[in-house]
Amino acid sequence: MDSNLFFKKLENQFTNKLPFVAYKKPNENTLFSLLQNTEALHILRDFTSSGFVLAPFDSSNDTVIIPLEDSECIQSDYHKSNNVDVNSLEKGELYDSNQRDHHIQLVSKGINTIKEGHFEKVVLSRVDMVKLQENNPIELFKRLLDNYSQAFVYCWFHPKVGLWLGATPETLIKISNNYFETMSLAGTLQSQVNLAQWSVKEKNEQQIVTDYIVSQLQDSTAALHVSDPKTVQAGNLVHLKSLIYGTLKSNNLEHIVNALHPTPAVCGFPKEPAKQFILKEEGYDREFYTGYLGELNFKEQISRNRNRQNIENNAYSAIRNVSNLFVNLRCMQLKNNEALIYVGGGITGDSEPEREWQETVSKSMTIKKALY
Ligand SMILES: C=C(O[C@H]1C=CC=C(C(=O)O)[C@@H]1O)C(=O)O
Repeated sequence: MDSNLFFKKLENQFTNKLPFVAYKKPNENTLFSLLQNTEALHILRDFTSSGFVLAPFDSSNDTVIIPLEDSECIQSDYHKSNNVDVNSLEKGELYDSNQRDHHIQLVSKGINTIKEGHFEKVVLSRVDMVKLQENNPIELFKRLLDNYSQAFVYCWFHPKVGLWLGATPETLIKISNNYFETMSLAGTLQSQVNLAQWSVKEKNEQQIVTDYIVSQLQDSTAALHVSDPKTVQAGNLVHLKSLIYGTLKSNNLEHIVNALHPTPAVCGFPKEPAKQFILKEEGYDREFYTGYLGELNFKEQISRNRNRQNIENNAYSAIRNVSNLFVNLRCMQLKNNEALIYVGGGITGDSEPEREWQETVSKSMTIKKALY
């Protein structure tokens, strides 16, 4: 489909207050959208359904699905519009000192609780509010697409839930039949650095995530590999990332997702005490921030080799069951002409509260660039 028509269809869907999601996967050039036919709110009941899911941080709340069977699926080639100069959008920020003090206090409390031995790591976050100058979400979606080609960029709307947009660098899990791929992503610095410049704090913060993912997947995998950590770019920031991949013993998606989510990249370690600390101390509801979202049980056609003799075998292997789930980071919710921007960072015993505050300011800038 022509991209003008693609975006027009999103605009119509939004004007008609019908649910939709539009997205582009990292480093790919195709835009996808599911346009739900009715305004029904579908809750994910089990992981055999097919559709686009949006799950909250707190798994005791509902996961929403836009089911494939109730949606028109459209796609289009994506071409960068080239008229957005990211650097020219850089702006100085003025923060209300209350906001800063509150975050510094929260982080200090996290550090003290770690030092008392209650957990090793906790991810603490806050929400920034910005008055919208551009309040057409489709235009904001285009700006995110233009700026963050390496991210999973999305715009998600449901009249009964709200409107979320984001450009996340983090994969929760990709599964294609029995093959899986995930990542341990943590540690943040401002610009491109080589590995030697990462401090012990950041290396340790990321290692906790790697160890957790490996231990959680051990029983479900037939083969599991971990790459060495590499520095990867995410907008104006860099993170440490290790790929974790291999084959699953069986494709029990629900078990695997529940084993991973929420990882110590967004919650902490050990998971339960860190999660309880977050729910009690952060002082606001994360909702879908640090939840996950993406394609669940999509069927992918494998291109057939026409020269192959064994037609039966070809027919058997022609469809793959694919899920592509991403962690909902660098995201915002649009509400009452305001953008609520969600940002956080991993805290360990070596964290410095002022640096953690600055890290959230930098992360928030990633999204603000699309708003100005
Ligand atoms: C929790 C966030 O980032 C996570 C992902 C990468 C690096 C992180 C960090 O350095 O703290 C966080 O673990 C966020 O962006 O709000």
